[in-house]
Amino acid sequence: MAYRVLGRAGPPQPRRARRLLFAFTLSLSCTYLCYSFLCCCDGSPKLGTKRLPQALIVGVKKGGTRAVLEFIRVHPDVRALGTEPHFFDRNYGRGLDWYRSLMPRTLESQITLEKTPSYFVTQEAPRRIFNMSRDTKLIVVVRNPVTRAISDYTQTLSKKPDIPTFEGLSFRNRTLGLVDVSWNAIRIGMYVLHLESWLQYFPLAQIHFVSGERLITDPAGEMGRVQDFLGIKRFITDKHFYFNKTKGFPCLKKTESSLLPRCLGKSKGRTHVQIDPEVIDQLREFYRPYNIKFYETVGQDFRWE
Ligand SMILES: Nc1ncnc2c1ncn2[C@@H]1O[C@H](COP(=O)(O)OS(=O)(=O)O)[C@@H](OP(=O)(O)O)[C@H]1O
Repeated sequence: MAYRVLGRAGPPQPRRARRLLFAFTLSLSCTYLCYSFLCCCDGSPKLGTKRLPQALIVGVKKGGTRAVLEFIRVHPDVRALGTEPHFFDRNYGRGLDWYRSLMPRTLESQITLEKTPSYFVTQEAPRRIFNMSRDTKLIVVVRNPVTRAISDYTQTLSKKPDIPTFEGLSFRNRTLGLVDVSWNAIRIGMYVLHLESWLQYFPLAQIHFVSGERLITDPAGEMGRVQDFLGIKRFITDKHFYFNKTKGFPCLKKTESSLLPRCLGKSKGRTHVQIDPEVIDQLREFYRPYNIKFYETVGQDFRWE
């Protein structure tokens, strides 16, 4: 009687409680089953197939490769591997099945992409990539080789503070102006030499060059050209970027799928080590003929002074 007055259905019935428990367990199991069929452990959709990449960002180290990868993966028709697999340089022995297993799942209509900047300077990489697929689209982000070398050195110094100075490492004989081309930070910037190995396997039309400088001043413009090259609609536009004054770089705006605005991490956009201006001039002179040959080969003037 008291229960009726209070508007309750009555004391809990054992049968009703059992039914409730059953319904609850059933709904939990269904959620679990749906989740494990449709989602990966990180919650991302499990739809589609793991495929070998159809496009690669092959270089160059410190050119702006992370920015291109993070920007292009905003596109709904692109799925990218977040880490650098180093397959075509360090891990080739593990085989293509291992490489494929690292890739994100994609639908038929989506492009699989990865970036490993050291591929550009790896002698065997063009042949190995060609053997995977002669249709692979290649993206190279290039930047003034002098600034690139300083960026590279700044990164190494942040990990190994005891290394010799940039000025010391750059020359075999500074008085004679003999640049040490065996030092990786210098060698990577001799773009045209590396490009020649790629051109033995891939036509120029299959290689897209992104200007690392324009990527900072006009990210939407550069990404527009990347989307055209990949043959996907121009989804990434000005609307996706804002200039973050604190970072000093363009960052991604918040969107429906990414609720926070996103800048690249602290290791991108470091303050560079101060270098003797005379050494900078010497390196500019050193790179000039390589740059000119590079512009002629790719048919673009990057205006590196
Ligand atoms: N939007 C945005 N935000 C931050 N940084 C940007 C951006 N666009 C280009 N860059 C430039 O990218 C440089 C790092 O290049 P990478 O990503 O190729 O480096 S790495 O090879 O993967 O280590 C990094 O070099 P440093 O400035 O020398 O750190 C940046 O100048």
